[in-house]
Amino acid sequence: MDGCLEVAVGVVVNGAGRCLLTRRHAGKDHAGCWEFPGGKLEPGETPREALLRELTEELGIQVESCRPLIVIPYDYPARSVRLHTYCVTAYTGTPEGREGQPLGWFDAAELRQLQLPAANRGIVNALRLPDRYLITPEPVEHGDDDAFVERLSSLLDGGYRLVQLRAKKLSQTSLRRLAERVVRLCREHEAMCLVNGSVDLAREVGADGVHLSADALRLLQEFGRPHDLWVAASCHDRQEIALASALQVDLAVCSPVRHTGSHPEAIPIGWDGFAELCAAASFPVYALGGMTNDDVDLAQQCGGQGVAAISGLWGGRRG
Ligand SMILES: Nc1nc2c([nH]c(=O)n2[C@@H]2O[C@H](COP(=O)(O)OP(=O)(O)OP(=O)(O)O)[C@@H](O)[C@H]2O)c(=O)[nH]1
Ligand SMILES: [Mg+2]
Repeated sequence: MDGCLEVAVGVVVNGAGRCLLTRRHAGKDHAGCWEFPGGKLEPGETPREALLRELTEELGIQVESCRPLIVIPYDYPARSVRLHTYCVTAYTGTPEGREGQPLGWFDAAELRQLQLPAANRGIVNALRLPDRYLITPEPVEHGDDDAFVERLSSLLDGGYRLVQLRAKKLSQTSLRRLAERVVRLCREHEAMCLVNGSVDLAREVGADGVHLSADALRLLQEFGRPHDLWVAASCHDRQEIALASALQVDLAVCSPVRHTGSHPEAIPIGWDGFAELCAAASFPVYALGGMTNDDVDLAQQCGGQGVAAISGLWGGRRG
């Protein structure tokens, strides 16, 4: 491929929803770090074949089925790696440290606290994030906030777990009032809530994070990303993906995949363009622009986490 070390890694989850990690031995790179079991592809091997072999060698289990989760390209100072990550959905045998490595089972919250190799951040985020990213339509100043909140509430009842409040035209006072309601509602539904544009507002209203335009991302270059919030970014090309990677954002949307009424002048990147951007990203990526529930599978086949949409999700049913 391109001088990159190709690596297959597996996420094995037990009945209690805990992920299996192993601890790297002293003397290896990232010594002492916890990692997902796996290893380097041998010549001629596909990532899936390498996964099956490595999990047998390292854990003594036989993988019966797995699905691709995310591919992470990452440049460490000493070498570049590409982690082909799979969720193991069925296996036989009982995992044990065949190479003497300690094993541990960790839940999603613990995973974020552990010392993992830097490339693994994208895997942990992909495990945590859902396949749909609901973006709100622009609320109307002096409009019917109750109707807006009710619509969001019924969508959350229908299963959405990631919401962006996207309100670019409201006055500060109206925005803050609405954001407080939206954050509270999301919390009641155990959904993650990001607010568009303002790190300060996200902090003030207790949102989980902030969603930033490509221009806002460029402004962050000087100071780096906030570490107390999730950071999502809007990207349109390789340069913006590279910037988002350098800033270690948690997730991104790439657009427009199809023509969209909200940006009629923008030229679609199509599914091929989307797949290229996913391949370059070290974090989960959602397809945006003309997306509906029916596009989730296709977005995932392209290497994406799923789809993001305003009208296609806000107006529609969960498929
Ligand atoms: N297995 C594994 N490797 C990872 C993870 N994250 C990560 O950056 N890597 C990097 O991927 C590279 C290859 O992994 P590896 O050392 O497990 O490969 P291997 O089992 O074939 O090696 P070995 O035979 O030398 O033990 C290493 O540079 C490692 O640091 C991870 O979660 N699991
Ligand atoms: Mg290994």
